Amino acid sequence: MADTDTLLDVQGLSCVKDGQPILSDVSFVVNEGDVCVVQGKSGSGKSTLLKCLAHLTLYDGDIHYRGRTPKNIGIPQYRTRVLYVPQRPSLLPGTPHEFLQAIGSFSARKLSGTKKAVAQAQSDLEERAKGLAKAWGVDNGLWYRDWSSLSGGESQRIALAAGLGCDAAEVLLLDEPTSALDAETSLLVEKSLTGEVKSEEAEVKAIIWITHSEEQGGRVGTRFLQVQGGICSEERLPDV
Ligand SMILES: Nc1ncnc2c1ncn2[C@@H]1O[C@H](COP(=O)(O)OP(=O)(O)OP(=O)(O)O)[C@@H](O)[C@H]1O
Repeated sequence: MADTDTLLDVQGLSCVKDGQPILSDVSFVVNEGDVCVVQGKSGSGKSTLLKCLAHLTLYDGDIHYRGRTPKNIGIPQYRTRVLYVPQRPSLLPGTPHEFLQAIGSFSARKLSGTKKAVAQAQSDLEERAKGLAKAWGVDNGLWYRDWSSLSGGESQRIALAAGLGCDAAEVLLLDEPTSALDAETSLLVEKSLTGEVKSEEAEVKAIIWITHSEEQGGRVGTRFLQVQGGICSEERLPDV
């Protein structure tokens, strides 16, 4: 039985695409404080695993978030608590600013306060997201350009800042979040993200992080999952 620090409990998860099994009988538990690094060859099913966890693709098996199923929580609400940040946000429509407003109005619907309180919550979200992105070297003007016109690294940092800025996710599902960034910016982003998990005040309590970089995995990870042949196994680190 999962304990109170358990955020996600995944049991017997399987996923088939075009008649081909991609994941078979995957089971693991994610606890508060975990940064689970997911590694594996290209095409092994890492992104598919994250999309299953975010309830963005069909799967068999059971996922519980804090003891409740996504359906029980409500899928849109579940997806804000267990938030998938895509590898290529440039495929989103419109501008990042519009995206932020859409997230903001969705979060605001949960608030029962006055119009003024809702407007304040939205402006707080914008300030936080834009502040984070700025700290990672993103110019404010980029929020008002179409996603499709942004560079890979710009759109990656903006999508991450929007995800963190909405301050609603407890589990972040990051699909190669720094793959388009230079080494220096990558370190800055890594530090902010792992800092969120360590902070008592932050909403984010765990991250599942796909990376192809052994070095990055070693810097950020507290646990290591390997996806291979449809199986997801945990690497046990030797005691030092
Ligand atoms: N919608 C889909 N329809 C058919 N096959 C799919 C679909 N989505 C993914 N696949 C296949 O599932 C397999 C796993 O894909 P996935 O994107 O999860 O791999 P990955 O480990 O994240 O790869 P990479 O490291 O290259 O990003 C691949 O063979 C891919 O072609």
